[in-house]
Amino acid sequence: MISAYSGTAVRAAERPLLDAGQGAELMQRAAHGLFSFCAALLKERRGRMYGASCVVLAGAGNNGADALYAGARLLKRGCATTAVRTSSSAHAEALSAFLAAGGRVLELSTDKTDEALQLCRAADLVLDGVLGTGGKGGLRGPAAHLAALAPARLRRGHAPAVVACDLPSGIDADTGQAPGPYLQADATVTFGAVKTGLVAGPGAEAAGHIEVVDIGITPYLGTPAVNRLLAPDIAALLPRPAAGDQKYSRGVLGIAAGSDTYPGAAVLATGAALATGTGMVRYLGPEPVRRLINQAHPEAVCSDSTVPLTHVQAWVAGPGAGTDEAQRRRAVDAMASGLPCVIDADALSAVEPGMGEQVILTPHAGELTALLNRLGEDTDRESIEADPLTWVRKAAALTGATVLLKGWATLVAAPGGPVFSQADATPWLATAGSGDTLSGILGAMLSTARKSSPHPGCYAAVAAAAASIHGRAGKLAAEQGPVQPSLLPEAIRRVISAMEQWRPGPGEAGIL
Ligand SMILES: NC(=O)C1=CN([C@@H]2O[C@H](COP(=O)(O)OP(=O)(O)OC[C@H]3O[C@@H](n4cnc5c(N)ncnc54)[C@H](OP(=O)(O)O)[C@@H]3O)[C@@H](O)[C@H]2O)[C@@H](O)CC1
Ligand SMILES: [K+]
Repeated sequence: MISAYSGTAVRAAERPLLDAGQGAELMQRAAHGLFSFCAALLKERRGRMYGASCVVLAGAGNNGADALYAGARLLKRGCATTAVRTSSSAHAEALSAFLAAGGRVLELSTDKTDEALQLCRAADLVLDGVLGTGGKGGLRGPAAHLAALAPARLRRGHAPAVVACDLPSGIDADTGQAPGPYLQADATVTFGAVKTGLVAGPGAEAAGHIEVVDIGITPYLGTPAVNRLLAPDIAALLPRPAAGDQKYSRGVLGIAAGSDTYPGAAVLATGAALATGTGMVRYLGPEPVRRLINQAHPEAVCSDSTVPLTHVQAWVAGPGAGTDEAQRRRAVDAMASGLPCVIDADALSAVEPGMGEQVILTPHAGELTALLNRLGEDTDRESIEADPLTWVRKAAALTGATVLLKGWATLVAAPGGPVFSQADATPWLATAGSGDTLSGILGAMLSTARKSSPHPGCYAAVAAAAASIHGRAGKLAAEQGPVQPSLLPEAIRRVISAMEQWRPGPGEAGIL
């Protein structure tokens, strides 16, 4: 599992070591880690480091110093390196080390932006050391101008690798917000711990690949603000049938989805649930939808029964339900049942405060906006997309439910914490019907989860694992071309099968 901490928390964790006079040592560890990553990247891209050309964008603070020290090391390995100084002040020792190693310097001003961008465009590597955890309120001045022009100038044709030093400049280290232009990175080498700004909001996309350099502050870090599940964590959350299990002991999933208007959503959710693995799917809904489901999935048991009369271990309600009154009733009853339930799409309009964390809401930003507005919060879609971490936490607190907010990085918040961030998906999954398949995966996992002693946050962990499986299946399917949700079940089965290699052995603890 990856644990992320706010920039503020990481700065607090550095404090005891800075007070003990170890600041310079920490910086050298950071610079060495940054250099090592860049060296490996240059060797991979060009076969060797010697003769590479590099640009260091260097701001006034310690972030610029890290980048300058790494630049000095690159110079010593034969890389022609220029520092573009984005501020008139600089870390004196780092700048001296850079100059002593033979580095060139360009002072950035608005009329030098073109020259700086040309340098960057011709380089193999651009190291972004403009701002780190000390940045406040986004980029300013010439650096902001350069960042605003960079996407059009640096990301077409031959593009340099952009490596962010600690975090992409212009991104808020605590929230992932981008108050203005920011520098998109291919990779971020971050020091001490992953910052929450690298796993939420625009920052999650801006960071690219994340590499953590241990600088010795781990003992001083407290509880992580955000977690990211990795394959072994997900494998530990995937129940596997045991000898002696039968369909009822494995767990049954009830699905109240689809309507005369939108029958397909129910077929997609059912197909994804069956591919994830559950003892049985009991589908409740109108006759034309039942017929479609049984054509596609003969193993599903269909009826027009009610929630209280249907014996299951978990529910999915809402996908494609439209304005169907019976489906709305089923969603309300599922939420009141005390069983784990996934509430998606149209059923979100039935959510009220006081839900309980076993209720998992799965909105996208537009649906979350409608839900929050209905519950009295003054917000809009842009605000939620700009700062999803804040809003997903707020939604969980307001409703008492676990909230999974879909996005480039999907965030899952349990009321009172923890929060998970999964960025395993592909943009190809942004297509109608994709969310229905996520509901099915999550519903199946909830129906078969071993529920001996649910503890706070366990539903959020399962939801995060489901989001990851969905994303990985989407990536796999995208290898064959555009993703078609009705064909996703095959990819889901393959992802779940591949998870077996990560399953913890007997006696090894999973994350729950
Ligand atoms: N501490 C440690 O032990 C270690 C720290 N490490 C590294 O230090 C980084 C943090 O360094 P830092 O604190 O110097 O902050 P940093 O992000 O470089 O920027 C501060 C400078 O930028 C300025 N500035 C602020 N906002 C701005 C804006 N919007 N636009 C433009 N300028 C702005 C600000 O000026 P001010 O606003 O204060 O006048 C100040 O001059 C951290 O991310 C990591 O890389 C590692 O070496 C490991 C050990
Ligand atoms: K940076």
